[in-house]
Amino acid sequence: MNRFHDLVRTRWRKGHFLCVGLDADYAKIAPLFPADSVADAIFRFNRAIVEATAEYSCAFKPNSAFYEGYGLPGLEALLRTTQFIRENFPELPIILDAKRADIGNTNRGYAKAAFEVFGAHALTVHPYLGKEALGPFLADPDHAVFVLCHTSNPGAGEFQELTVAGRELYKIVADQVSREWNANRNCGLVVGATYPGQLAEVRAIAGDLPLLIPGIGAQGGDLRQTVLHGLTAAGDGIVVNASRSILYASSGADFSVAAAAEAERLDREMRAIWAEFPKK
Ligand SMILES: O=C(O)c1cc(=O)[nH]c(=O)n1[C@@H]1O[C@H](COP(=O)(O)O)[C@@H](O)[C@H]1O
Repeated sequence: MNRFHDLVRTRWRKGHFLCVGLDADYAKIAPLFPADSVADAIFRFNRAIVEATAEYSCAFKPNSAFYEGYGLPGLEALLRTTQFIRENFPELPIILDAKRADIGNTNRGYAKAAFEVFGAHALTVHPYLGKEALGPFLADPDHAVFVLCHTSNPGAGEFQELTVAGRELYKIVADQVSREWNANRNCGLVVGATYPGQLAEVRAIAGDLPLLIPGIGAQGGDLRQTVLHGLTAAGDGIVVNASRSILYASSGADFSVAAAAEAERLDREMRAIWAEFPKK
């Protein structure tokens, strides 16, 4: 079975649905580690966050943008972070959020970077180039891809809600990915928590496909609706991401204590909603 799904299912069975987004913003981190290099400061921040939140989580999601933006030191911090998670928390899968996808040949380079260099178990991709181009990802049974379906941003509907051949585009994506692209059982979909109605529509189309759901916390998505609309009939299948609301719960020296408290709260509230969900 797909290693990502294997790991995340084990966490779901224990009632954990929280994904901690490692969106390490060096401008916010620098004052906490004044004597450190950029690479050391970001890594030490991430390590403290991972150690503080692992027990409440089902996955970690570093967003590549925050690391690429600091050049080689940023990439070094990303690599050290993923190595640290793999060595110390091997039960927790890593989703590299880089929203890749190009022609097939180029995708081989993206897959190598995500899965071999950075050691991620899953990668976010966009669907615009179609199934054929995504072949290098879809043919890999060991790693997972989360395909953007309905994103969380205010302007998500510009293309994603366009009606194409009588149906909204995001629903076509949900249908194609769950029925045509998932032959190796390695696909998931990304749906923003800020669109609970569309989340319910996607769940109805996509069966038991894993959904990565960002948009709670800083973007204001409703936790209860997210869980109730996102869960599969069996009561699992959701990876609910929060980044800023956990990472920067405190800007002071107690940042990891505050992060742990926020992660614990989200985990506890989601489990309470999950407990009352009628599972089949
Ligand atoms: O693919 C994603 O993770 C993603 C998709 C989406 O529709 N909206 C969205 O916010 N994200 C990512 O999820 C994270 C959200 O961060 P916070 O808003 O700080 O919790 C960021 O890394 C975003 O890039």
